[in-house]
Amino acid sequence: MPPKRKLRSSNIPPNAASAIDYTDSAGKAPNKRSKLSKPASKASTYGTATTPAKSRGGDISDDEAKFDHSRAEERAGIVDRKYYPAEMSNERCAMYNAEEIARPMERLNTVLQETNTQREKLGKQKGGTVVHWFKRDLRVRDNTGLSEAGRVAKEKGVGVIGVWIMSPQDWEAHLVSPAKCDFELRSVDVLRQDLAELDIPLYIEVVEKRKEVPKRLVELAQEWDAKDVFCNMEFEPDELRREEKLVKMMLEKKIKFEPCQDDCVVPPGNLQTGGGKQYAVYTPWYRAWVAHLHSHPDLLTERPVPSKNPSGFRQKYSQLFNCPIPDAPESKKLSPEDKDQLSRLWPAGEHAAIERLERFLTEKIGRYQATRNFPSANSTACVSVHHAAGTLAARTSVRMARSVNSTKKLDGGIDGIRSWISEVAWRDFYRHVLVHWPYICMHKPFKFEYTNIAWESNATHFEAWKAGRTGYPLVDAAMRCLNATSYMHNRLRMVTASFLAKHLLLDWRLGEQYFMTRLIDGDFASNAGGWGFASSTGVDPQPYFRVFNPWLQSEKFDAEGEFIRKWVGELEGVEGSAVHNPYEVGGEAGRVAERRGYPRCVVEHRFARERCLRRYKEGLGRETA
Ligand SMILES: Cc1cc2nc3c(=O)[nH]c(=O)nc-3n(C[C@H](O)[C@H](O)[C@H](O)COP(=O)(O)OP(=O)(O)OC[C@H]3O[C@@H](n4cnc5c(N)ncnc54)[C@H](O)[C@@H]3O)c2cc1C
Repeated sequence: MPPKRKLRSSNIPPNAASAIDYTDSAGKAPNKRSKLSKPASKASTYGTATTPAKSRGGDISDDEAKFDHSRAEERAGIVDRKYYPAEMSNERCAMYNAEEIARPMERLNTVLQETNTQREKLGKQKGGTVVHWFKRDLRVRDNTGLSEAGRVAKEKGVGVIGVWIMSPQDWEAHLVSPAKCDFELRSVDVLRQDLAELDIPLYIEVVEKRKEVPKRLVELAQEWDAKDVFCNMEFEPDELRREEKLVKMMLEKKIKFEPCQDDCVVPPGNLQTGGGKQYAVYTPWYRAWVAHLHSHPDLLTERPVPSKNPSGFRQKYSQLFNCPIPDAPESKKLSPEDKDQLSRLWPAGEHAAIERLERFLTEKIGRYQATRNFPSANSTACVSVHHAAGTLAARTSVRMARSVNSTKKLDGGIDGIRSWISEVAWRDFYRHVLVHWPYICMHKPFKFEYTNIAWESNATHFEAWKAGRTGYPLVDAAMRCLNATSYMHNRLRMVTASFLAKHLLLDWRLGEQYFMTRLIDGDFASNAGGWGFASSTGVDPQPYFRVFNPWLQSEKFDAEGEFIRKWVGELEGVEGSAVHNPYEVGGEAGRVAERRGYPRCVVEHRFARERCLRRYKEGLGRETA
């Protein structure tokens, strides 16, 4: 059965806002069942393009002709043909790897290089305005594109205009969760107020169709007599292609368009193996990341906030100030109760981000390495939502963490700090991977030969997983926590993802998409990276023959069963370690579970493990494509 895309809002328990603390033992989790419906620079490798890519239309028909299974995926709802071409073929993925197709980033960099002289000339035009287009960078502080816009405006003695465009179609195509949409809208409100203090207006507009955003942006830039338009790059293929198009469209109108590198601490393409290749394994990549930052300290320098706009600017552009914040599109609307709970759990905007980060750095980072894997310890920073919306730059996080360390070395000093910085680095790693292997954004696993695993098709199991009713207590607790708070601890993301792909043997993409529709920190690169790791189909994955045992994970990372009892109300009265597997232990534990309606295991562990090993092996052995 296809997963439904338009999910109802989560049923957030009234007490879930106890701190952020989905894990705070002071706050009890809901015992009710989830009521989900269905729910160009010198060092860059990406300086020049190789063979021009085929047109998109060409891609679609090629793939359709060759791959029957892509139609099956469409039927299963994995590939949404309203917005995307059919699943890419393995042959075409291999062409990317053989450098036979230019990557979207290479194409963008080529266009930027080819137009550099013209754009530089245009940038010298006097008068007018400078525009910064906000996307996933909803902050004033430490924002590269905005800072550059401010610098150029100051040099020219003109003002800056901010613009934020909401495209409901974009949110739909990207499966953005209602919680994340709400978080972005709340963050835009904070941003608008912060900019107003600098006499910078934030113009806000809804453009229904995603493909019309570039055209509208050009119109607005012309209307405001902008000579320069800045933004920060996003790394998904559609977004890079859109920026490529915008460079040309703006050029035709004599406007300099400048997409900046801001989202990663180290820009993608700057790290290469000794053989000049992109790293596909985290540990050596991380060593290179650290070394690069040590030798390029500017990458961690805070970008200056723009100065106040010149006097008279506010009067001249008064109609751009106080643009109303739009309502969320119908399909992304939350109930008033959920909205209220989410804003308590996840305060929006850059000030909330810095406050949360500072609290973590003062109170928790020292113990991070020792406690980060225990969901009940409430020991992680919970700033992924801010990294995802850009209310906090990853650069700011690394710099601030370094500032409380005993050394300036990113890989030295206090264990907790070193370890936390290395986690933030994972975010960069997955973005570098996405830029180099763009097909992971086209419904393919990084290890595209894993396309041929014969997944089960079992709607009952998928529904049980989504609702937290698999009969595996830790998995169920984690899924119920996600459904209620729009967040899940990293260890639990690994456990639940592994369970879906290996125990239930369901196509990992179903789980990847479900996470996106639920997570408040949903982020394509990190989510795909995490799912690839857990399902053993991704970059630097867990080997396929390592199948997490959910009970052992439970005993190890929730030894006292605190997290389970909080989220699985049926097991509240089960004492001791029986909570990890009440029916197996039997006796009173089993009776309590039975009486309170806790489900039995949807799939038997040993059977599931053996089936998984067999099926993965067969899938790998089968001829690709
Ligand atoms: C299956 C799966 C799906 C995931 N989906 C997402 C997602 O959609 N969005 C997302 O931001 N993260 C995702 N992650 C990564 C990770 O689980 C979250 O970033 C983390 O739980 C956020 O909590 P925190 O801010 O307290 O993290 P902390 O432990 O405090 O880490 C600090 C920051 O480092 C980054 N980070 C930490 N771990 C990872 C990681 N494994 N991969 C990438 N970045 C990391 C995040 O930006 C995080 O805020 C996923 C992981 C898995 C296994």
